[in-house]
This record gives sequence, C-alpha cells and structure tokens, in this order.
Amino acid sequence: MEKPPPEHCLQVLTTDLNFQNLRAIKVLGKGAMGTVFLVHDPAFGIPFALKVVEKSTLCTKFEAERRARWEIQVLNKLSGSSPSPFLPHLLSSFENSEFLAWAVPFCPGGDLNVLRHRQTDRVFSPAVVRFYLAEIVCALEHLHDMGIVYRDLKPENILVQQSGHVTLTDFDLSRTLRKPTIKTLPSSTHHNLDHQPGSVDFMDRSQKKHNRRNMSRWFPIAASNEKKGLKKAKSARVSPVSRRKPSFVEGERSNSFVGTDEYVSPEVVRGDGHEFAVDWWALGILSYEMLYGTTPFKGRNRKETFRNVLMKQPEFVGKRNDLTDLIERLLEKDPTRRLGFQRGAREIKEHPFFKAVLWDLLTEVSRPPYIPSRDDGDTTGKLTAGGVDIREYFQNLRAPASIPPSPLPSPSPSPSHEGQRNSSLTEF
Ligand SMILES: Nc1ncnc2c1ncn2[C@@H]1O[C@H](COP(=O)(O)OP(=O)(O)OP(=O)(O)O)[C@@H](O)[C@H]1O
Repeated sequence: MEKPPPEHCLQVLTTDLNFQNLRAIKVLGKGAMGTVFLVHDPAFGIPFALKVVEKSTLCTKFEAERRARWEIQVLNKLSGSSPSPFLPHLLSSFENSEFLAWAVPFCPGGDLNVLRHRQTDRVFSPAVVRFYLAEIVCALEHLHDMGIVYRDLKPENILVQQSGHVTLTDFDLSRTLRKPTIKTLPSSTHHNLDHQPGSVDFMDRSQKKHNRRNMSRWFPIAASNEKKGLKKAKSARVSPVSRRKPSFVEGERSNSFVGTDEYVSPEVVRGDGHEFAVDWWALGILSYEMLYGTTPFKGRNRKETFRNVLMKQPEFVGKRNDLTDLIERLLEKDPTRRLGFQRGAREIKEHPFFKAVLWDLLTEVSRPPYIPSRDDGDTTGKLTAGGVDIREYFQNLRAPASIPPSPLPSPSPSPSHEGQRNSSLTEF
C-alpha cells in the first residue's frame, strides 16, 4: 500500500470551494475576526478548517476584512516551496461580495491552552515543555527567516495536529520587517527542518531515558481526562489591542501596539517600536505559563499588567534549572540583551535547556506528548441536523437580538476581551 504523505507535506484541495453549497460539520472556534468551521465535503477528500470573515461596510468589519486579506497573503507565502511542518499552509481560498473564506489543514488536537488545562495541576512537565517549545522555536525561525514577525504567540494560537506535532495559527497580527541580519554560523551547523528518514526520536540517547518518565506520565493523564469529557476551554485571550495604524511597508519597524496584554513585550508597551525580539519575549511568557500555569506579569487590570511587564522581574518557584534560566533570558526587558536578539533562533537552540534536542529530527518523533484520538476530529459525518449552513450561520449572527438594546454605552472591545479570557479560565 502506498504510504500517505507526511502531514506537513503540502496538500491542496482538488476542487474549488463552492461556498454556496458548503455545509460545515461544526464551528471550531470564533475569534475577533471571523469564525472557523470544520468542513468535510467528500468532494475535497480531506477534512479542513475553513475560516470565514464577513465583509461589510461597517468600519469594524472593514478592519476584519483587511486583516483577513493579510492573513491569506501570509498563508500563501507559507505555502511556498519549502513549507515548515510547524506552520499551516493555504489549501484554497474564496471570495464573494459577502465573505472571504480560506481553508487550512484541520488540527484535531485543539490548542495548547485547552491541553494545559487538562493536565494535573494545569502545567506541563519540563520534557513536554521542551517538546512543544522546540517546535515553536522552529516555527518562529521559519517566519523570521521569511521576514515575518508573528506578534501573537500565546497558547491559544498553538494547535495540535493529528500527528501530535504543533502548528501556529492566526497570522492577522503578523507583519513583515526587514529580514533579520544574523551573523551566520558555518553552513554545517544549519538546522535542516526537512523530513529526515530513519530516526524516531529528537532527544539524544542519554536524555531520552530520563525524559521518558516525564513523557509517559503524560499519557495516562491526558487519556483519563479525555474520558472524563472535560470541556474544551474557549480560546481565552483575544488580541489585538491596536492603537496605531499598522504599517505594511516592507522593512519598516512596526510601531503598532498589538498583542495580548500578558504577552506584550516591554518595548511594545513603551511604544518604542519592535523587532523580531517581541516573539522571543512572548516565547518566554509562553514557557513560564506552560511551566507554572500562569503568566508572570498578570495584574488586576491592563494598567497593572503593563506596569509589571516594565518593572517586575519574573518570580521562579522552586529550584532554578535550565528551563528557568532560559525563561529569564527570554524575559530580558532590554530587547537588545534578550536571547535571540543577536542571532535569532540559533541562540535559543543553543541554550542548555535544548542541549539534547536533535533539531533535524523533530518531525520524526513517533510519540509526541499528546496524539489526538480519531474521535477528536469528529469528521465522520456526525452532522448536527445536516450540518451548519455557513451563510445561515452569519445571517443568524446579523439578526437583531430579541433583547432590547441597553441604554448604556457598549463596552469597548478590549475590556470585553479581558472578560472573555477570565470567564473561560474559570470554567474548569
Ligand atoms: N486549523 C484549525 N484546526 C482546528 N481548529 C482551528 C483551526 N484554526 C482555527 N481553529 C480554531 O478556531 C479558533 C479561532 O481561530 P483564529 O484564532 O484563527 O481566529 P481569529 O478570528 O483570528 O481569532 P483572534 O481573535 O484570536 O484573532 C482557534 O482558537 C481554534 O480553536
């Protein structure tokens, strides 16, 4: 029998999307910009995630449309000749007078925020943190090499593929910058992310034994929680916060003020403009959250969070180790002294926390910490009463609510986003 292509190999839909007849199995998620549906139409052969953004003359919608176009452009770039296994690619896109829609591979494992909440104590073991961070470093490296700064790293934007490997999603806040000028190392040290046959592990042997304990601890926990049917956390923190018009001019330093409060870097809070180092800062926050179950600078409100980002040093509970050292070096407030500023991802890959990682073989790991069960996808046709009619779905969204409008002014977007985050975190 012919071996199926590796999951990260580029797939494209063989038929064009016919939006009129498209029915979705379910809604996968709803963000600030659009709604993501799971679609499995036999005509296409593979289930896929379809992100749909409604066009409108309303200013807010116009912004969504602008962001949607940008995201499609980025996904197009990512679908080029050497795609990353840890980044999505564009399967197809569609536009009519009402909607912009695009299809990307479906990730049945949910996001890292949901996954973390399913763990005992809601934290990942250091071995699992290493696995996910290694893949995320490679994803960011790929983006930076293309001159793209991601600017929205957070667990909610890291999805688990069927294979258990991760992929980033949500590129509407990304921007192009002048490509990083890295003092290049000799070519023999260049880490090739291409599929490498033969090996099945990414750790060297000495580390493997030690880490196996941690890794195997992972499986029963995930499996047992799966059985308990724990509720999927909503995608919690919503970005963006935008106070300046973002610039799309290639090579310009980006001064837009964007991101998710707890993940925003000091230079962005200060409005100094920012560079690729904002992604390395966010990687530090992400590592901290994966390890401790909370972000290091979270305050009672945005003002306090930002003050903490600028002034407070991260607190580390317990014995210091390579992971806490890595976090501390990523959470360096001065971006020019931050790990990754000088030589990008290579500096991070060389940190002792990753010393046993075989970077070339990441995609060959046969036992990622969590592999979604086939049921997670739910693509086998369990359509809710014939599925979701996408056009109808948006019509219903537009329908006036039966509750009379409140005489009070509606809340500004950002506090309501914060509320969304808090409520989702207390659902567990
Ligand atoms: N490829 C995918 N496979 C499975 N689920 C997905 C996929 N893409 C997106 N989702 C789900 O849909 C949600 C919303 O997607 P996404 O973050 O891309 O939308 P958005 O409108 O840009 O959100 P945001 O408000 O964070 O900018 C995600 O949190 C995730 O749960």
